[in-house]
Amino acid sequence: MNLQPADKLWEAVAAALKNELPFVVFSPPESTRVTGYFQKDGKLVKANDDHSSGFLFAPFSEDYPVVLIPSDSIVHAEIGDLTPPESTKDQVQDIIGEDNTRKKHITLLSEALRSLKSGKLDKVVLSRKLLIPRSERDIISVFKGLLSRYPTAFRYLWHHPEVGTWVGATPETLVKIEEGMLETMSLAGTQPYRGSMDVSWGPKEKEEQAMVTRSILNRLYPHCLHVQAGDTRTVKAGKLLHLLTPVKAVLTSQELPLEEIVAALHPTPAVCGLPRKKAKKFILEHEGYDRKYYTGYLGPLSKQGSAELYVNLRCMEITDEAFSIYVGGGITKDSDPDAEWEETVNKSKTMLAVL
Ligand SMILES: C=C(O[C@@H]1C=C(C(=O)O)C=C[C@H]1O)C(=O)O
Repeated sequence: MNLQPADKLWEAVAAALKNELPFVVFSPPESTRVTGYFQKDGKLVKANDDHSSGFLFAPFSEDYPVVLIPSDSIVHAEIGDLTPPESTKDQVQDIIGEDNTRKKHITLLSEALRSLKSGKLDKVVLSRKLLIPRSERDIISVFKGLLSRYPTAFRYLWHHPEVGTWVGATPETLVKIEEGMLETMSLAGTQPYRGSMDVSWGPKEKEEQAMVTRSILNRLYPHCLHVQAGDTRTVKAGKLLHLLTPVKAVLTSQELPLEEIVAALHPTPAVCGLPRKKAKKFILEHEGYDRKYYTGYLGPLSKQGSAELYVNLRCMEITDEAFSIYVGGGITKDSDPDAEWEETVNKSKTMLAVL
């Protein structure tokens, strides 16, 4: 691997943004390296358009294309230590607490609780979008903020002139496949990090996360052998804690198309709900806004059939006018709407911290 100086990478990103060319730069969890894939033209390449390698970017629902950024030119750079940029978080506190947004979300949660209590749904993940007026903060420094603040997340900056610009620092793996081996995770349950990882979890969080684990295992059985869930543990993502159960399996065939595995898993009950179809219908009919690529998935694919895909969470879309931060949480019949609202406020701080 030919490592370039970090400045070369940032120059390439600035040039691609200026020339309206598609690109993605990303850094896997715990890595101090950033890889950039730069497309030579501005075409919209859809997944399966003759490309078996590149970077996949897929939406939550089917209304948007699954885009592939081919790796026409690749830049790897060592980033090393980055000083977190100053945060202007306090200035946007008012926007988060805005009363009608809160009311609207609480009404949505109460509606969902009726369906959950009547037994029509077991779990549904409901989300919302915060619009923050675009500040002077430029896109590259937003991404640098994510790199330095969230070293354990998969951090990315993605741009396609026909689709948009997204950044994120996601803690959640959708699926990793290498040489016939598969890894995924069940990640759910949230509480703020208050200085200790030694915390207790209530029955609502434990059951909500166990539902996700059971569903993932059931969805893998038809395609895999030796499906195994590891021990459930508490993990830290920014200023939040989650429950995580690692899952491993062996694919029944190395020839198994990636689309089949992805279709089995996406959208997981960590971002959609259970039963899947009913929860998705509830989301599309009631959420009242468009998730676009939030809770979709993204990541690099290689010609050798390996893939490293993450769920698009703790992310935002950047337009000329605004930063749109997307946040959500899992609701079960035992949810308390006020606590669920607070959870989305806490989740929004991951992105607010870099603005
Ligand atoms: C939906 C989000 O996060 C997901 C929902 C969680 C929950 O309900 O506790 C926890 C982690 C993620 O799987 C989000 O960050 O927007």
